Amino acid sequence: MEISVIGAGYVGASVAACFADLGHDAAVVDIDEERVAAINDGRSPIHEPGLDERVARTAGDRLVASTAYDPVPESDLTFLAVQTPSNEDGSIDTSVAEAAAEMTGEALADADADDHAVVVKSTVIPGTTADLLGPAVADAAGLTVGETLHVGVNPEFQREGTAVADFLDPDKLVFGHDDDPAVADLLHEAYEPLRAALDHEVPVVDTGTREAEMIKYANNAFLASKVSLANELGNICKRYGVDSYEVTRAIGLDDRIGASFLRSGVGWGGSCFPKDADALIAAARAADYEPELLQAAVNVNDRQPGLLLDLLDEHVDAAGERVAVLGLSFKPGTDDVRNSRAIPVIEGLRERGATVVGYDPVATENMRAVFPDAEYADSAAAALDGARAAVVVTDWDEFAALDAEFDAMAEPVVVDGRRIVERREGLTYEGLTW
Ligand SMILES: NC(=O)C1=CN([C@@H]2O[C@H](COP(=O)(O)OP(=O)(O)OC[C@H]3O[C@@H](n4cnc5c(N)ncnc54)[C@H](O)[C@@H]3O)[C@@H](O)[C@H]2O)C=CC1
Ligand SMILES: O=C(O)[C@H]1O[C@H](OP(=O)(O)OP(=O)(O)OC[C@H]2O[C@@H](n3ccc(=O)[nH]c3=O)[C@H](O)[C@@H]2O)[C@H](O)[C@@H](O)[C@@H]1O
Repeated sequence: MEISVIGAGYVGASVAACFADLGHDAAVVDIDEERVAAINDGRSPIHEPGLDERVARTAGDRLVASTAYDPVPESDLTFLAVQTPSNEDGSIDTSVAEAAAEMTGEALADADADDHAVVVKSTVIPGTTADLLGPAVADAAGLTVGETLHVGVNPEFQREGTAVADFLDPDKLVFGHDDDPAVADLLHEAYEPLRAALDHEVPVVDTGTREAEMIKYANNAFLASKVSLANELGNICKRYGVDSYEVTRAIGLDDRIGASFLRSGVGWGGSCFPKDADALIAAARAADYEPELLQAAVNVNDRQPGLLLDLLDEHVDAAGERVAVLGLSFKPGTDDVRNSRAIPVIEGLRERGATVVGYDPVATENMRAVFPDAEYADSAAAALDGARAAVVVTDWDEFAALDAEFDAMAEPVVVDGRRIVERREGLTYEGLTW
């Protein structure tokens, strides 16, 4: 089928390239000319394992990119995958999504389209699709929701660093529509080749648009809260000399808990956990409900970088000293530094008067945009050379192999925020939550 995707970012580029690789014709529309040019040159506009090869394989054939919306009326189904950032107060800023919806509707009007389907993939607060985005498309297109404009919600659950793998082998598919079977049919058609390629069934949750929107927030809120509880338990364990990783390994054996998302440390970052937690909290308050537990999960998370630096302070007066920051991305496998825990850690080190030298396998250039006057090394060894201390903020596998590199430090003080450094002997080593 002909699919159009509005937004060629972490979600839109992955979704469009995967749909094309599965045999659909996918057109991705973005106002960012560089992202469009990259895709048409056969290059992924973002760093995601497996994406470059899929873009290279399909670009110019099943995958095309453009800044113009012309492909929209030509397609059977349009996904909206633009960003939904936070307002100052943490509430969702839907202005970008609204603009994309209007531009989608205008493209449909320009082509005199008499029928179309638009599915929201962006993460939006319950009611946004039915009350705001669907009507915005319909008004601009001169179509009628539920009759000539079929509106749905299909949230994305991919993680950065494993976006392609997650998209191609999801644990569920969520199709939200409000008594409009045409949307469900089109979504089932879109995902049919994906499901056919798997040797196991993927459960499909056919539900309302509001439920689908909330499923996305609930998924992220639960995962973020689970990590915050692991961090809270880890902070207590640290004060009782208990290895929290032994504790979480054991409780993870309870199938009501599960082993994942129990790795305590310097906390969660990224483009979505912080944004989505804040948006859900703001939405709850807007509905006169105080989300105590969600706010506590955010508070615990916000405290972890400071606790990491408090541990450093116990061993080193960082003022005037060179401190290595190992890991700049918000998680391994990605170059994304949005809300990376390295940002408050670097800020805290600079407040202490330290000279920061950062290293990351792929995210350095993105962090240089945040801290242009910080020093960056092109290897962990170079960052550690002569450093008075090192703080580990991202659990890149390569940090587990570091050993002799620590010998070049002015003083071997290592504060590990991610339980990744293997070597302990000869180091003054502190684990944040173990
Ligand atoms: N980043 C992730 O791993 C995931 C993100 N999401 C959600 O998906 C949505 C998109 O997130 P990302 O892909 O990370 O955002 P992004 O910022 O990486 O990409 C959004 C893209 O949309 C483009 N855009 C903005 N307005 C446009 C318009 N009017 N017409 C055409 N293109 C336009 C931007 O130029 C940008 O390239 C957000 O709601 C996010 O919460 C959901 C699951 C995973
Ligand atoms: O909506 C989104 O954008 C996505 O947000 C998260 O994916 P992502 O943020 O890419 O990465 P995660 O692997 O979830 O990690 C999020 C943060 O939690 C931290 N984390 C994760 C797991 C853990 O055990 N401990 C922990 O501190 C990571 O370091 C990272 O900073 C969700 O896992 C995805 O399902 C969702 O689609």
